[in-house]
Amino acid sequence: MTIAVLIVAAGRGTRAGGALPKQWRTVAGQPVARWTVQAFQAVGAVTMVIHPDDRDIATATLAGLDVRLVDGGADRAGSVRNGLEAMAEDAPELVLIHDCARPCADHPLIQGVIDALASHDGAAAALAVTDALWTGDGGAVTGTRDRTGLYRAQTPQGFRYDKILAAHRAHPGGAADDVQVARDAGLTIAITPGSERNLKITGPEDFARAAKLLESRMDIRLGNGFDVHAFEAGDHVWLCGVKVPHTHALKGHSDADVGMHAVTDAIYGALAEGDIGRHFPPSDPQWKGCESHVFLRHAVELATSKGYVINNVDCTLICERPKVGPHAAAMMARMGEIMGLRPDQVSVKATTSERLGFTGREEGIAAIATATLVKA
Ligand SMILES: Nc1ccn([C@@H]2O[C@H](COP(=O)(O)OP(=O)(O)OP(=O)(O)O)[C@@H](O)[C@H]2O)c(=O)n1
Ligand SMILES: C[C@](O)(CO)[C@H](O)COP(=O)(O)O
Repeated sequence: MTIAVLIVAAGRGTRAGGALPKQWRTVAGQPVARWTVQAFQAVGAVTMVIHPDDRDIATATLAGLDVRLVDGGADRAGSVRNGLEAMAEDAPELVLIHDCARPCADHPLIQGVIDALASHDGAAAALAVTDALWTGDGGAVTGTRDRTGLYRAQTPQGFRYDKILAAHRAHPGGAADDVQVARDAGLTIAITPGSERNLKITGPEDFARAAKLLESRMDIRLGNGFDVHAFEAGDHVWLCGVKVPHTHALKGHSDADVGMHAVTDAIYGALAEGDIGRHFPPSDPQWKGCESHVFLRHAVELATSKGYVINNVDCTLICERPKVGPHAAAMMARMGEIMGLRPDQVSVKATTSERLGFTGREEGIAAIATATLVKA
């Protein structure tokens, strides 16, 4: 089943107030929109509908994340329709539609919707109403309502893509959400477990609530990696994805990129997933001469598939020569590109070992690295 994700972020957030629409404001250390995308990036390709005026801020906010941006519409339904139309050329089988303003969506909530789509045309998260319901006027209670069978609708709301696209195309407008659009087209929608944590940031007070939820659930993992490669005859070395001219080459089964290997092992370590040798055995001839970005990308994909995002990596190269400083910016840029991280999330630096030991005698290069991963 191909699943795509449509995140609606074209609203103005007028009720939330503030200088910026709520989806671009920072909560628990990063913009709301980044939290929301990270919660879904393991599910499938992400399309986000944005207000046309927000293209620059959206691009900057989402740097390093794989998100396609599409212009939204005048209301939520119009935005969803634009997003669905934009997916038509490479149509998925299923689509999950989610409010960008709900950054605390978690894995069980999302999986519940996906599982229900195995047997329904649509499925959406909701919570049964548990409080008594009143009507009121002028600050006084005027009556009570039966809460039996009432639910508070949330997102994600998931559908067979072709059916929800057809339903939106046929809809006259004015729907509260995509479940209403789908039901008006005759689709049956399963209710899946919603979560009190899955709040929609609506008013100014919701930012503090969302921050508390995001901070309290943080599952932070730290991994370390260490690698050594010896010199052999040659005229360049590969370090953190950059070809550096040198009087020797590094010897190895792959391209011997000692820095990239250390970072890759740090990510595997944070996931308790062994090391490069476990995933790419040196005894297997298919990895001979392999470019090390293959290993690093695998580690990043493994992290993503387990619901983690990489928060930062830090790598120290230990050698007398070549001098790393002139190449450090290019190394950080290349590593960031491979991992989908912003430049300020990647650090590459170097030290000598004061001419002591094997690195001091210029017999090879060593690298140590750390990586922090956060559960999205
Ligand atoms: N024309 C619109 C209106 C809303 N949304 C999105 O729909 C979600 C839920 O809407 P809501 O919370 O009402 O957001 P806003 O419309 O931004 O808020 P407000 O009504 O306070 O302006 C939000 O992620 C919002 O960005 C959208 O994509 N396009
Ligand atoms: C779709 C929705 O999140 C369901 O609760 C909600 O209807 C969207 O927000 P709005 O405030 O109604 O625009």
